Amino acid sequence: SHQLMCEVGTGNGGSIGGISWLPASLSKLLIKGGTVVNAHRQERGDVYVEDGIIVAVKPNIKVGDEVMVLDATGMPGGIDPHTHLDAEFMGTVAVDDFFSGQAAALAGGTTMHIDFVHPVNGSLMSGFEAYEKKASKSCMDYGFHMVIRHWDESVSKEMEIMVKENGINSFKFFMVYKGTFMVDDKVLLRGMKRCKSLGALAMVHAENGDAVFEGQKRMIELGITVPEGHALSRPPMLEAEATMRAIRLASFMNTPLYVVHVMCIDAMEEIAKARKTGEPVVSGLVLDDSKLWDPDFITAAKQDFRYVMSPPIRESGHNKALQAALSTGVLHLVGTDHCTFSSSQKAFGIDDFRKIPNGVNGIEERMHLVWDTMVESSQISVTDYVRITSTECARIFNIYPRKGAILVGSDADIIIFNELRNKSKISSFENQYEFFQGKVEVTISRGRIVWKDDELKVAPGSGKYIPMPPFGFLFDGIEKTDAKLISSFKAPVHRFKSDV
Ligand SMILES: NC(=O)NCCC(=O)O
Ligand SMILES: [Zn+2]
Ligand SMILES: [Zn+2]
Repeated sequence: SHQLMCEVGTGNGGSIGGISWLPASLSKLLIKGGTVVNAHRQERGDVYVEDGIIVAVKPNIKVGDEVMVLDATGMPGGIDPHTHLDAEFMGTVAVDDFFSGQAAALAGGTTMHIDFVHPVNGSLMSGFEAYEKKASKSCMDYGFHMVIRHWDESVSKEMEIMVKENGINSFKFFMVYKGTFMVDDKVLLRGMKRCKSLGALAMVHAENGDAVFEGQKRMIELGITVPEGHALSRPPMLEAEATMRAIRLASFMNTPLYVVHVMCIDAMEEIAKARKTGEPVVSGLVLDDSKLWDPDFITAAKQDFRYVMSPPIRESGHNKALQAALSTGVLHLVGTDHCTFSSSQKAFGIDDFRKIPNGVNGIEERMHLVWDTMVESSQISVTDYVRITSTECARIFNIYPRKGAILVGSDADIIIFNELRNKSKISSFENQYEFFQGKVEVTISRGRIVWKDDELKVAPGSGKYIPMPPFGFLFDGIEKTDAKLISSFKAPVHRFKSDV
């Protein structure tokens, strides 16, 4: 497991969860002698950082003795668009909070994540405030998406407040989890319409919730209560149906759409046809369900629960197809859906797969897994690696080039990339990868070296909330297509009653 730096601090030092900490100091920093890798190109050059901001990117930068110098190639730190830290879900709370999850992320080369705020008692503002509190121990930069669970006037008004005053530019709709998070098409349509007027991106978890509910009943009636029932109850066709429906509804409203955790070929093909934004997650890209069907009962029983997420991890073949879609630009950026539970939490579903808290890990492993799966296999270039792990996320959520790039003026979120630690929690990727082929040697978060020599120096409270402004690039051209649509509605005057 990675070592948390446990120096007893002076000044602002302190202790959290029994761990004492010392803040990493802000310093002047020069990354020298290597290549700077951005999504738009690689170039020879040095990167000079002051007060957390990149102030120069060019060859042969000269600095004084007071400046710390690292010899290496830098690339932008990863941005994970999809995490659930400290999330209340399925009657329990995910084990990684904003401190432990982010510490793991930094050790794995991710320097920002976007988490999902749930309303509290129907109020978006109360939900936002609750998440501000959860995130107050952050040691890494973060942003928020907001979940919409019901519709009324106050939700509509609060959406505006969230966008205009609270830095939220994306709203997520669950088309599944009947009885808790699920919304129907009516709510989805109203939500999409409101998103469009505010310049906010509509996001969907696309599975047909009513059909999943029927599928689960069918499994229980057949006496299938084991974790395999989870996958059998919600086959790819249900993910594809909801993906197709959400895409068509978004096209009908003429507003952009972002489909989270695309897990199967069938759903990916709907996205390919529609040119909407699709996010695969590392579990879907690298895992398959074969462990679920292991004839060795002991192995299977050990593995099953940690593979349970929604939509399910599919049979072998879907993963390779999702990789191919990512390499050709059909899918756009990689998330994790990091939502971790302990073995004892997973065991809530020992007699009934419906009670297994859904979720897998990945926030620490994502950068390494994507490197091995996509770059080492020669499916994508290093610049594309930066694009799908960082830059595209920053662009979509409208925080580029502050994040997602090594450019003058950008936040100094940089990794020096050159084997897996953190086994404190159960991992969905154990046995899958014994060794990583690349390694994040150093992570720099807004100019602070937070990960180096396998040591993590993190300070709770040092992470910053990154507000995300509306009307990102996905909204470009929407007005024009709206006008074209309206002009195509030729008034059917000859059919007015008075004419007859
Ligand atoms: N995906 C999952 O199984 N758990 C996290 C919540 C969600 O994204 O649906
Ligand atoms: Zn989901
Ligand atoms: Zn999720």
